[in-house]
Amino acid sequence: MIIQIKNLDYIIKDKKILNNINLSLEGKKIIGILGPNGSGKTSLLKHIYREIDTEGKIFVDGVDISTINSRKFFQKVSVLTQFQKEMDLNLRVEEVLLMGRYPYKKFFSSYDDQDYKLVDQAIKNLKLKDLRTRSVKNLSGGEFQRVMLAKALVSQPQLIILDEPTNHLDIKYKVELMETLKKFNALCLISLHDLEMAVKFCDEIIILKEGKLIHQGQPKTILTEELLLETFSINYKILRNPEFIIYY
Ligand SMILES: Nc1ncnc2c1ncn2[C@@H]1O[C@H](COP(=O)(O)OP(=O)(O)OP(=O)(O)O)[C@@H](O)[C@H]1O
Repeated sequence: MIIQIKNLDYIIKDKKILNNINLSLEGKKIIGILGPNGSGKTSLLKHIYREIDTEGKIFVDGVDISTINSRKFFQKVSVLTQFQKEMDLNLRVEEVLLMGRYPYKKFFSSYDDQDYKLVDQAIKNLKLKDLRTRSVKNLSGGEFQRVMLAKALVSQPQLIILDEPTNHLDIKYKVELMETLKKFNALCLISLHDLEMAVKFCDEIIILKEGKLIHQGQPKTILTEELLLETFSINYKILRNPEFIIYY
């Protein structure tokens, strides 16, 4: 899958939230979107998953995404945000996972063996066996986030978009989430605040600052001490050591 973004602006009340974004993303890899609070990460992702109108600005495999019918679009694209509508549903985890098959279903058609098999696989991969029959309403933030990732996997998308997915997760599940994405055969576009996670797991990163795309490339090349100062206003040293995640 190739995503192309051409001259994308997003202006609200005379403020340029996104400023002439041009971007090409392709392959089956993890691409991190980084930048300070308010730099436009969520706004950019919302355009890509069509929450915000994008006519003539974003193309998937050469096709303007605003022209793709909704079912077809969400067969290709799964989205995991911080505020999911599923949070309020009084449904069991396994029922929510089956919802991941909606884009493939015609009205009133029932689930088939393949749908149930994909749910079983996702439950196994994300270690959700103990949660399977629990109501999603009563899950902790981290448990809910893992269920939402499993639902995204059940959809078998070519592109998975995740907006700060590790927020509620403890360190073990943060790492597991990123490792699950690594194994997942898709293009993953993920907004992150955690620079160490980005370096460890992203194949490529994009840096936004005040709505502008200022860097794109491999994390180890881009995340320099100058960039930390220039973009995040922190005067930190970078120590290269592949082993540690937390360092005091
Ligand atoms: N609907 C809106 N109305 C007004 N301002 C908005 C709207 N949506 C976004 N903004 C503003 O646009 C800027 C970018 O917001 P966005 O949520 O895209 O940034 P972000 O990089 O995801 O931030 P964070 O890291 O804090 O989540 C912010 O200043 C935000 O207040």
